Amino acid sequence: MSIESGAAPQKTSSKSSSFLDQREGSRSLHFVKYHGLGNDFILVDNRDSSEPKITPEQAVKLCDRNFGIGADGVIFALPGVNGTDYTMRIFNSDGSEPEMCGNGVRCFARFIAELENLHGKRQSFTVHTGAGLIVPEIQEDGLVKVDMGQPVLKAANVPTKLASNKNDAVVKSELVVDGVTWNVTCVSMGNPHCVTFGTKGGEDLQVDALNLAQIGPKFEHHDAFPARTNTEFVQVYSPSHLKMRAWERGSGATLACGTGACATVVAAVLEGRATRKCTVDLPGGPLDIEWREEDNQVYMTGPAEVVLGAFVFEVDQQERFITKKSIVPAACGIEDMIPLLVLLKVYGQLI
Ligand SMILES: N[C@@H](CCC[C@H](N)C(=O)O)C(=O)O
Repeated sequence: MSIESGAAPQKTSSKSSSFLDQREGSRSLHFVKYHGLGNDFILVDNRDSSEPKITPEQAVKLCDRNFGIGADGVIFALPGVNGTDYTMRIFNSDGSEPEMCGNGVRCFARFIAELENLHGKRQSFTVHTGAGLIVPEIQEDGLVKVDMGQPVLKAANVPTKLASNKNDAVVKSELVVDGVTWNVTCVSMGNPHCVTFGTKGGEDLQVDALNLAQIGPKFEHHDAFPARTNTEFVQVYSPSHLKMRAWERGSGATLACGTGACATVVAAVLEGRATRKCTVDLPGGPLDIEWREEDNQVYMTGPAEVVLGAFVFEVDQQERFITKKSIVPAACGIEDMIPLLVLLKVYGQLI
């Protein structure tokens, strides 16, 4: 199944019984784990097939932080379509498939640069996603700047059932969640976001004080959002400096959300709270976001790193995982570490 530009991709059906690569008589999955400000992903080299190598159900198991590898999602690097260099697809840790992932696409760019040995060569790619064309570029300083496309504000396309109140958009509208009235602005960056700076008539948000696990799911599953929603809770430090915590659709509270940071700046501009160029502080670190007036495009700049502590696993006779060896290259400094190819070698019982 391939995804069409602008359309929310559907869940992939379970086609093969195991995600394990059975070539050469062994059963293995090659992947690398990356993170963007602590928003972590298992990246799968899927360039030889337009079908993800693992199913959503298998992704749920791999993302489990106690019984699996642990991640906020699984990202697949697939062949490009319609003239693009690559296609990116992602499964959230609950197995649902979002249209886009901001931190994920920065990790994707670093992953592709390693796979294709592009050091010192062209490091900008066209990537087909469920949100349309996305263009990440690895800068000389190692940060990844991404052209995230244009925000979608039309209520029906976010999608939200809330009535539009500013042109076609929903800006600082009332949303009752669990008996409390919040002011929300709805923005799609390909995926849906509900951004709030606080409750009606309430104090400015102190985002550290929020119990995200308690309030987040109530926004995510609110009737106003037919495709569920990501929610960003935002505190304004200054017109160019915001602080945000996200409850993500399908992944819960994460340390960072790239599309959420973009939606936050768009909402802050629409509500007259911020300038078009902001730093957004997330629990995992800052992202620089610009919503350009000239072309209406949103640009996001931030890091993407390989997760340290990668291992080769095998399963012993009692079906227990044993660490075969660490493959952290001894000669490298942590900052210079090349991405690691992690070989997970297990029996089919895991998945
Ligand atoms: N963490 C991501 C967003 C991932 C998708 C999201 N959970 C959804 O379902 O829309 C980001 O950095 O943008």
